[in-house]
Amino acid sequence: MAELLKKTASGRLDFRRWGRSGTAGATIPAGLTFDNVTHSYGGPLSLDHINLDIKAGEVLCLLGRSGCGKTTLLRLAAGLEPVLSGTVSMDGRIVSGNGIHQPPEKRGVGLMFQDYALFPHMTILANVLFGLRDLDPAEAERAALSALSRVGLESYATDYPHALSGGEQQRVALARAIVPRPSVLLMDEPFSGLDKRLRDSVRDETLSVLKETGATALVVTHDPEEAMRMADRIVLMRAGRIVQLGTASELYTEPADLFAARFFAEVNELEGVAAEGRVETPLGTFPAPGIEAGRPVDICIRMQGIEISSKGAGTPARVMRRRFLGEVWLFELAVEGLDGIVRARVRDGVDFEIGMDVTIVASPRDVFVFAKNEDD
Ligand SMILES: Nc1ncnc2c1ncn2[C@@H]1O[C@H](COP(=O)(O)OP(=O)(O)OP(=O)(O)O)[C@@H](O)[C@H]1O
Repeated sequence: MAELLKKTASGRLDFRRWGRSGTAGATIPAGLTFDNVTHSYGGPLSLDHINLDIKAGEVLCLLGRSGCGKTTLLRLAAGLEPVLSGTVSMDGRIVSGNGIHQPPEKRGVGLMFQDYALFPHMTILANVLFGLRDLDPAEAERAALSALSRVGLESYATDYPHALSGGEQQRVALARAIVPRPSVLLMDEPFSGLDKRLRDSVRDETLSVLKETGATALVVTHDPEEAMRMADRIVLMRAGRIVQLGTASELYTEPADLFAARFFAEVNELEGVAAEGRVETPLGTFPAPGIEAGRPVDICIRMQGIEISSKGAGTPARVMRRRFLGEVWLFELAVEGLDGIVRARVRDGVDFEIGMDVTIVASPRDVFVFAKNEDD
């Protein structure tokens, strides 16, 4: 083994030229389609009519609060849960629903979870080999060592998991997940067990490995920044439903509702009533396109969209509190005609002292007006 390890490490087996799919071969990414899918654990619907088309080779993040159905969606894709109604298809072929349930091992999917799930009594190499049982042993070992080499851990092949740090263990888990060349990789909060610094580097490395292998990836996270850093597209979920699907930039610049706007930034929330395509507030008049006159609305203003100045046009306000947060200052401002306070995140805030009278302006691109929805 040591000989093989040396040869492999120096011989630079090309990670991109493996053989057949499921046998450490070249990855053939699969598209994954959820068509009107519902699911229940016996009580209310945990997934409520999900329609989702994931393109082959796409990295898609499932984003949402705890309990919104992200893991359930992943389990349905893996074949670990049956659908209640609707169908799940891979490359246009139904794998769940319509009386069909293809078992997980036949789907060509790889799984990776937050707790690494490495077997503690097996060496790192044996852990990675675990997914390659159909291969000739020598070929499997070469493929496993090549995958370990790709994540920079080939020299740990004979060690046991306890000898590795959390970040290293997660990289082993990544090597194990990709070595059988799955068509679809399903990852459930894969980085949440790591501290922030490690998380960033393991995440970046995982993303480059994903792009290199070309596998379709479905990644669960509750962290919007993580989703924005990784995803080609993001699915924002709430209570078993899809709230919005789009690129990071689409979700940020055009949130579908108050829930979506809140998810990507800290916001100030005001209430008002629409009048002829606009709404008047103590912070100014904002467009409310398509909302009928007289309809109650929620106005949402991102904290970084509030500009403060010591003089000039704007709404008069008084600095009540301020706190230095490193990259920005967080201000709390009292505004005449408004019951609550307005919060602003400002880069150059040192000159605005507590008690000072200032003016504030909300930048239009950070203001969103939504017809009131009882769910919010
Ligand atoms: N095994 C189970 N039995 C019964 N109910 C379950 C089971 N697993 C999940 N649920 C429920 O189904 C819903 C969706 O759960 P799911 O785990 O998919 O959400 P999630 O978004 O992944 O949450 P988290 O981020 O906390 O993992 C929740 O209401 C949850 O309580």
